[in-house]
Amino acid sequence: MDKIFINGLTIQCTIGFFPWEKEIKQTLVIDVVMAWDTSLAALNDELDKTLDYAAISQAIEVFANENPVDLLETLAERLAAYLRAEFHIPWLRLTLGKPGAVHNATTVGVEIERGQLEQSSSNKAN
Ligand SMILES: Nc1nc2c(c(=O)[nH]1)N=C([C@H](O)[C@@H](O)CO)CN2
Repeated sequence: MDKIFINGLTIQCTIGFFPWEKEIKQTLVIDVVMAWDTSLAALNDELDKTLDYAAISQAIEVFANENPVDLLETLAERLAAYLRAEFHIPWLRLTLGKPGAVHNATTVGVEIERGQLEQSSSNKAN
């Protein structure tokens, strides 16, 4: 299956377990890989036949700001479910990095995969 991706989407939002974290915004760096048949859009050069990475980037930032939670795990799970439902994404891999969380680590975070990856047509049984 083809993939559409967003790498290094950097947003500010309220996230964290500790009380002081609920009073501030922190940086999250988000990567998303989404399964999609890109040939549908390529056939007639049509944006509305593909996943619009600009629209999805904006949707991620809005969702994260409207849904403050304690854990990266919770945001990842809810964001994955929202993106899959809203944009009809069959499978995605979502990585949330919180670079400010551990002072002597470059970044920390979670990565999840949700949905089913279809076999490519060349691998499908006839
Ligand atoms: N696996 C996780 N560990 C921790 C998280 C988290 O979301 N997932 N969060 C925190 C704190 O909010 C931290 O980011 C601030 O020091 C700690 N561990």
